[in-house]
Amino acid sequence: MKIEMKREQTESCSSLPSGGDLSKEPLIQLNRIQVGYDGKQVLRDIDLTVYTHDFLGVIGPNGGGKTTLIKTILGLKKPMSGTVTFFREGRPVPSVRMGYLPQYNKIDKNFPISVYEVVLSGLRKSFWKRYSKAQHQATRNMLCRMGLDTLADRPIGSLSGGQLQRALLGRAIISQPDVVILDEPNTYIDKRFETQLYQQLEEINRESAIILVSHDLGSVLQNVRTIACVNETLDYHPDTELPEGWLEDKFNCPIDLVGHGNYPHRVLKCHKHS
Ligand SMILES: Nc1ncnc2c1ncn2[C@@H]1O[C@H](COP(=O)(O)OP(=O)(O)OP(=O)(O)O)[C@@H](O)[C@H]1O
Repeated sequence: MKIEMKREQTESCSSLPSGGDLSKEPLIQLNRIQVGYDGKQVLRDIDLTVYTHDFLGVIGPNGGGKTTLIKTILGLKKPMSGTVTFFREGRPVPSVRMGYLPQYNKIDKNFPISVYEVVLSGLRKSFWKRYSKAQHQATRNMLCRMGLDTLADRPIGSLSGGQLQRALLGRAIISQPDVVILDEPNTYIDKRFETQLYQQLEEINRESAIILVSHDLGSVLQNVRTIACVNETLDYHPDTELPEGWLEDKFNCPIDLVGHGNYPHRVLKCHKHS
């Protein structure tokens, strides 16, 4: 038996390739990566290819190394050994454009900055250390796209979780990145707004690859194209058809599929990690 959750096909996404038609043009390639902190290895033997227009779900138990993997891709964490290679049209390049939505608990909500400034800060200032008229226009357009135009002048500390998430998502995508990396975006919002988030991600995925770290296995499996399970090593799955026992094996604990509202969810039974 196979566990399968397909991306829902809607009219608006009919131009998207289905999971099986994912481009095989590499965008980011990790080769034999070892990475750790203070000489202590956290991830070992990591091989991973992220393709253009990929939608990679990164899952795994707490402390397994998901965020460390993301930091390595972003260049925020230098590996002890191994290589990270970026590609454009099949050729290695020094870097690709990356947009990043950090974990909710990493955001300083009291930082005195407006919604407009947050989105604008996703763009690079010119040589003269100023933003151009075109960049200001792009910011206004992005605020409209994110439904935040009426909140432009609000300090970020006064926003709801969902509004803050949209501001930071706008910041992450305003530079039209080749890949958007989201670390636990579900923690900004409750279940009601999750559908809205995934609709936005589906739209973004037409232009950019997406790497999504999440503990919410149900939503991940329903929306991504490929899966990386990270727990010291990385186990890659090229689609969302998971052989029975794959998740249990990777998480080292029993996992159940339950119905919940309109969306199926996988929940972890009470368990101990080894
Ligand atoms: N700055 C750091 N200094 C030392 N150890 C760290 C640091 N950041 C992470 N670690 C350790 O590295 C391991 C992997 O952490 P990481 O945050 O990458 O895991 P994760 O899978 O993202 O966890 P979670 O699901 O809880 O967010 C953990 O044992 C953690 O304690």
